[in-house]
Amino acid sequence: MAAAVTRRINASLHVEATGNGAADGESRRDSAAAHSPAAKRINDAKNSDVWVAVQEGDMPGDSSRALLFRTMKVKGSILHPYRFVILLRLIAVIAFFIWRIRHRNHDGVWLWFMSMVGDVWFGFSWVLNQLPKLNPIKRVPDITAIRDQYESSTSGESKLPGIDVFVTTVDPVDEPILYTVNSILSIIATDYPAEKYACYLSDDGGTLVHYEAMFEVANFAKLWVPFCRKHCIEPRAPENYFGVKRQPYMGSMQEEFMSDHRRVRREYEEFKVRIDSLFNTIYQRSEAYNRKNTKEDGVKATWMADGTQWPGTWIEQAENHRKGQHAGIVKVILNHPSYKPQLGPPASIDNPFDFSNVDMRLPMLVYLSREKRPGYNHQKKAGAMNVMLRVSALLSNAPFLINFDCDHYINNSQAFRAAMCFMLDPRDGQNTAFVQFPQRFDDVDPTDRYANHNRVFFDGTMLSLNGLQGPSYLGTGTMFRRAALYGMEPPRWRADTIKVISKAKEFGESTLFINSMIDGANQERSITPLFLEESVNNELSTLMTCAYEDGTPWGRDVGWVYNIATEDVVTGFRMHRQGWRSMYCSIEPAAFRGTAPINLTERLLQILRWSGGSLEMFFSHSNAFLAGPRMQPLQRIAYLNMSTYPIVTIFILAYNLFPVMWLISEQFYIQRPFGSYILYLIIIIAMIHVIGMFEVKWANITLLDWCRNEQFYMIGATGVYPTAVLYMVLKLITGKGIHFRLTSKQTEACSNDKFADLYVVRWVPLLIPTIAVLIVNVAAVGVAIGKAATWGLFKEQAQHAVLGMVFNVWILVLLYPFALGIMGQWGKKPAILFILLLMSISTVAIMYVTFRAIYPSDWSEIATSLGKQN
Ligand SMILES: O=c1ccn([C@@H]2O[C@H](COP(=O)(O)OP(=O)(O)O[C@H]3O[C@H](CO)[C@@H](O)[C@H](O)[C@H]3O)[C@@H](O)[C@H]2O)c(=O)[nH]1
Ligand SMILES: [Mn+2]
Repeated sequence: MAAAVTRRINASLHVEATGNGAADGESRRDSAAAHSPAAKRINDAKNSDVWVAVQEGDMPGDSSRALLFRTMKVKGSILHPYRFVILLRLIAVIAFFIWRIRHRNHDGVWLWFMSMVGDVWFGFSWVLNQLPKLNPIKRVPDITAIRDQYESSTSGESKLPGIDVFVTTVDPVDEPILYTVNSILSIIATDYPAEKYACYLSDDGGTLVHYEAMFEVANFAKLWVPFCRKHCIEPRAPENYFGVKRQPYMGSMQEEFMSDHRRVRREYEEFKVRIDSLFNTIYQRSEAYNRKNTKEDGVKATWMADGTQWPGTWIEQAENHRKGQHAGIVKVILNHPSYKPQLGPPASIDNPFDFSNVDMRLPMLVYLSREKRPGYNHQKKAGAMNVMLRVSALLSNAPFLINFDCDHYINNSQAFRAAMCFMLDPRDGQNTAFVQFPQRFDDVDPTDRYANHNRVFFDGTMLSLNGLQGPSYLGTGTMFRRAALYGMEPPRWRADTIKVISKAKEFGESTLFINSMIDGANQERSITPLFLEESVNNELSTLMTCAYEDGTPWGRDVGWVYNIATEDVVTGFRMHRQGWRSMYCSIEPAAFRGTAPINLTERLLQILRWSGGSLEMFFSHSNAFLAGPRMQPLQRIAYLNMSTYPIVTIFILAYNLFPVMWLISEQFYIQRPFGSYILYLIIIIAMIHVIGMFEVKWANITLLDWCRNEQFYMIGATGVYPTAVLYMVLKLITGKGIHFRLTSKQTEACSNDKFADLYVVRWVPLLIPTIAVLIVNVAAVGVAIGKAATWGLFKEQAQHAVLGMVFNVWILVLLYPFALGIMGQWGKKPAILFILLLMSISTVAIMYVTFRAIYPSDWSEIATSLGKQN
């Protein structure tokens, strides 16, 4: 009843949502209205010049159940020319190779041959990249349909299945605790029946601060959650909600909203102060206890509020209480709520809030920190996820689960329902292992200098995969089917009964866990709260030990995959090779939002980990060639591309550094006739850009997004990918893996300059190759100008130099964000960069001219003779 009342009130509201103040317009859109038919029509109209609905006839399966999503494809007038240009380019590339073979260089065969290998690889990797993009598909979840089918508007009763929500964190400082509590609050307050989901926080640091922060969260949630429900607040992460300047309210309770808003805001400020002072509170409390209980060995424990010692890591690290060495901890902070809605109290003298029409229940909230022991490889996030998978099986055992990094929050509280539209759809729902949402980011600088938004990937590449077997798993914002994580086969490929029991031993020694598995695989189920007895507690501890997985397939065939820098892509890959499919779910306003590194070095280190992980994938049991017959051919190609793309760097780097040769001599030619060669290249490269423009159109991204992507590709390809390749070679030789550190979150976010991190230079060797490329190409431009001046523009030599210069300039344009980045604070004034650039170019040009005047030919002849010897 209460839920129904709340929903009706909600429907009459009209709340202007979010908007982070940044240039990102999407989140500023009206949230409550976004789901209304009117809004849908507007969205459809906006998209109809690109996307058209696919006519969906009778689908196999239960015909009494409504379809829960619509499928859209790119309109023929865009799709056909797009495919045609791709075909044209394929022909052009082949013609180019034939031409090159016919015009082999005779004076520098080695150079010709090497560049030929490079060009063949460019062509090949382009095919790998392009083929999977031929059929992009968009799927639009129908929230109204799922409500109609699974929720009763009169009784408020819901048949929606259960969801376990996983959040991972490690360090309360590196990953600011404010992000984590906001993430948890947005989850607890999301619009999904409270008795149908549970929230788990995995704290790999085992710090008391996180544990106590969860108590503060549980307390503040008692106010925050009913407030969100009553007024349909979006987004439900308080920091982001209050961060917006303007909040016009169109509901019928204007006055009440204003006063509630004001009060909640004040409470939130106090809540933040308490969170901030937790470090201090705990420190002082522990000092006080330690004074009372001084031990001879002088070990200082960290104490909990109830006067017992914290089992996790201590402020002053001690035996069994340090990072990487402590017991497993699991604490239920909020217990599973009752099945019936509970209305709140009306306003009174000591309670200013009228919650008499609002369901006050909160979902289950659990804190856990797995056991850590020296000598064990804890497998980072993947290890933490697997422990959560087992622990949650005993505590709530929902058939679905969704995972978030601690810096991501729910921005659209219909997101869970949207994901369910795919999981429960009568067509292929049963065979869907996971639903991936795009990653969207706050706090990125307005021009997105380092392509943090990654729109080409999230809106282009992912929609393409969606038309095949489905998007790859991207690490956060992903709804999973529990059965798929247990390594079970999709229904399409398995006998009716799930045979887990026969393999019991494979999943470890816990009978309780194994008994829970069949139940957890049943998609109709809600969650089963378990009465916490002593025996269950013991079992939970067992499930969290380091030794539990010894000799089992955990980390390979079960759960998240181990021994790789990027656990995400391979975990999704394992499901796809089993024949599962996945779905991409992009909704407005964005389902989830998170933070991204805007510092150049951090960003480069992040893509170093991704590209290193990709190569590791290629050289592991997760190689796409080994995937077996259930993987779709084009999906396999996409995975092949995903795991080999960094290799191209060898050739890109070689080409980018090639102008060094020209400094020594004019006689080095990759290909003759040089003029035609350059022309061919220009055509082939231009065609990539034409294809790119089609992709900009159907992916509905901006030109800036696309340019940034091009630029950052070149920045990555000159510095990061070579490093990744080097690491991989070393790993293959020495057998030692790559150590990647946590991506540092933006801690300067609170300082005066919101984008301060953008202007901080952290010098690392990773920057060197790109700097070298910059210098070489600036010099090459200078030399080209010098040549033109020396020889006169109409001499062949000078013309060649100028033609070659086109590429040098192009590379400089691509590396422009990098150049700004290494200038640090000076990067705020790009004019300085241009002055520097002009000065260096003219210096080189003048040097060349003078040098020529003094030594007209010697150098060049020496170099030529060297070239001929080879
Ligand atoms: O020992 C560890 C290390 C990390 N994490 C968590 O893992 C998440 C991701 O780590 P982060 O350093 O933030 O990586 P990003 O580069 O920001 O993350 C992207 O790339 C990762 C590797 O591909 C994916 O796992 C992430 O989901 C994806 O968002 C964070 O929540 C961490 O708290 C742990 O729980 N335990
Ligand atoms: Mn992250």
